[in-house]
This record gives sequence, structure tokens and C-alpha cells, in this order.
Amino acid sequence: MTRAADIFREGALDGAAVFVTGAGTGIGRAIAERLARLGAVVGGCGRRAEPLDQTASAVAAAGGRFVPIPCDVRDADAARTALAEFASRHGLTGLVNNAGGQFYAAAEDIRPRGWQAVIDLNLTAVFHLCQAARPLFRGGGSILSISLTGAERGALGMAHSVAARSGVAGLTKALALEWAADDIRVNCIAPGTVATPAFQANSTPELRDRLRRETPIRRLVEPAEVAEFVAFLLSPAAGMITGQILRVDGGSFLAAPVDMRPAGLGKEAA
Ligand SMILES: CCCCCCCCC/C=C/C(=O)SCCNC(=O)CCNC(=O)[C@H](O)C(C)(C)COP(=O)(O)OP(=O)(O)OC[C@H]1O[C@@H](n2cnc3c(N)ncnc32)[C@H](O)[C@@H]1OP(=O)(O)O
Ligand SMILES: NC(=O)C1=CN([C@@H]2O[C@H](COP(=O)(O)OP(=O)(O)OC[C@H]3O[C@@H](n4cnc5c(N)ncnc54)[C@H](OP(=O)(O)O)[C@@H]3O)[C@@H](O)[C@H]2O)C=CC1
Repeated sequence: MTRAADIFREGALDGAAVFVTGAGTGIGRAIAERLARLGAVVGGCGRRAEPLDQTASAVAAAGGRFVPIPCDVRDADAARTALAEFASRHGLTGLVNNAGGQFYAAAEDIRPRGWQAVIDLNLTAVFHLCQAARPLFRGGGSILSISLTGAERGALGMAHSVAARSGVAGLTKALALEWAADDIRVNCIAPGTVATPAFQANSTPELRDRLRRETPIRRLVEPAEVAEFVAFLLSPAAGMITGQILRVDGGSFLAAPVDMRPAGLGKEAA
């Protein structure tokens, strides 16, 4: 079978300049490496410099260009400055809001600071970066936000994250409408479970096996499968796709909601 990664021709994204948040690890790193391989110049942020430098080395070894600009996306001014610095040197045709995450807790155990941390990272930072990108796009652009499948139906143990991702879904549609006339497309990609090092570190083999069994296509999502879809949505081939929430989840959204509450791990969802 042809692998997804064989579909695009080399140079398919020549001339593209894309900023990826959380580009040092996991899904963000896979996205950065793939876009650079297809010819885009990629800028990326994260709080830590070291993972970004590792992405830069991997991209350079493959003959691509990656510009690491460490910053905390929850600091709106710092994020704005990082994006502007990248755009001033390379232009800007795409933004991928990938930085995100949450802890797992029953709703009654989420304290105000925990709620705020998850909303700030997964929703408010996305808005600030979209807003910052808007005037930097010249002649159109494409914004993608990495969300989480099933947010529209709910999940147990992730109330803060489900609320934030639902906010991103609404934001995606609102911005798609406001900016369509300037050929700025705004979409959301909602992955199912992806076995990245970060998720492995926050889960047990038993939980991952349960999530795999609960996925109609009986395996977890590969980071490369998300990256390939990102490449497509950034390309001119997706020129009429905007305002969409697009799932890369093996059909997970059709199955029962997941139960990620610490006390519920290992049990079937209620
Ligand atoms: C159908 C669908 C199929 C689909 C099925 C899909 C399954 C799910 C798959 C999803 C996977 C991923 O996203 S995995 C990839 C992403 N990686 C992660 O999620 C791991 C990283 N997580 C984090 O870094 C943190 O959780 C996060 C809050 C986001 C960032 O935090 P910060 O660095 O700002 O903050 P911290 O100082 O650590 O914490 C801030 C506050 O959070 C609270 N807090 C932190 N951990 C807490 C905990 N376990 N329980 C309660 N509260 C907690 C405390 O109140 C802290 O405040 P004080 O203590 O008062 O200071
Ligand atoms: N893995 C999975 O199963 C799924 C993941 N997702 C989502 O996909 C995205 C990527 O996940 P994944 O690759 O697994 O996880 P990672 O934890 O590896 O990726 C998150 C990245 O974001 C960066 N980041 C976190 N907080 C900030 C911040 N405040 N400012 C700047 N950068 C930050 C991290 O770098 P640093 O720590 O250096 O800041 C890290 O590189 C997340 O939004 C996640 O919620 C969605 C569905 C499923």
C-alpha cells in the first residue's frame, strides 16, 4: 500500500512559510519536519530551546529550513513578537496552532488555576496567535489548529480541555467567516489518540490498549498521519476548504466517549 507520506511530490510546498507552535516534540515536530521536507521554510516555538534545536537538526539533516524561536504562547506579547520575527524574515503563509495539552481529572477536582492553565494554553493562546497572524498574511493564508476528536460530544476527565477545544471549534468558524474575503482559510484538525512521547508519559500501556480497542480502526494515530493532512490543508489543493473541523481519528468520534478520569482509567466509559 502507498504510504501517506509518498503522496505529495517533493517541492509541493516551495514558497510556503509556516509557523508551528510546539514544534520541538511529538505531533508538532512531525509537522515541522514534513512541511520542511516538502519545501516550506518552517518557524517553530515552544518554551524549551533544546527540543526546538533537535527539530532544527533533523530538518537540516534532510536539507530543509527550520527557524527555532522559543517562547511561551500564553504570553501574548511574546508569541506575537516571535511570529512577527519569523514573518519579517521569511513571510507568512501558514500558522499551525499545535501547542496544547491538559491533565486528566474529574471535573470536581479541577481547581481554578488548573482550569485557567488549560484554557489559556488551548484556547486563549490560539486566539492571540490567529489575531497576530492576520495582518502578516499577504495574499492569503491558512490557519490550522490541532484540537481533539470527540470534543463536540464530551469526554470524561477532560472538562477543561473539552471546553477549550469546543471554543477553538467556534473560533475556527467565526474567523473563517470574517477572513474568507481575504483568502485566509481557518480550519481545525481533531486527532484521536496519538502515541507521542508526551502521551506515553501520561498514560499506562493498559490505557493505550483500551484506547486502541475503542478506536473503530483498531490502532492509534501516527504523528505522520496528522502531519500529512496538515500539508494538504496548507496546500493550494485545499483552497476551498475553510471553517471545518476535520477528524483524523480512525472513527473514534463514532464510538463511546473516553473516560480519562484517574479513577476511571482502565474502565469502560459510562
Ligand atoms: C472519543 C474521543 C477519543 C479520543 C481520545 C483522546 C485521548 C486523549 C489524548 C490526548 C492527549 C494529549 O493531548 S497528550 C499531549 C499533550 N501533553 C500533555 O497534555 C501533558 C502536558 N500537560 C501539562 O503540561 C499541564 O497539564 C498543563 C496544565 C496543560 C500545563 O501546565 P503548566 O505548565 O502551566 O502548569 P502546572 O504548573 O503544571 O499546572 C497548572 C495548574 O494545573 C493544575 N493541575 C496540574 N495537574 C493537575 C492534576 N493532575 N490534577 C488537578 N490539577 C492539576 C494545578 O492546579 C496547577 O496549579 P497550582 O498547582 O496551583 O500551581
Ligand atoms: N497525543 C495525543 O493523543 C493527542 C494530542 N492532541 C493535541 O496535539 C497537540 C500536540 O500533542 P503531542 O505532540 O502529543 O504533545 P507534546 O506535549 O509533545 O506537544 C506539545 C508541545 O507544545 C509545547 N508547549 C506546551 N505548552 C506551551 C506553551 N505554553 N508555549 C509554547 N509551547 C508550549 C511543548 O513544548 P515545551 O514543553 O517546550 O513548551 C510541546 O512541544 C496538543 O495540542 C495535544 O493536546 C490531540 C489529540 C490527541
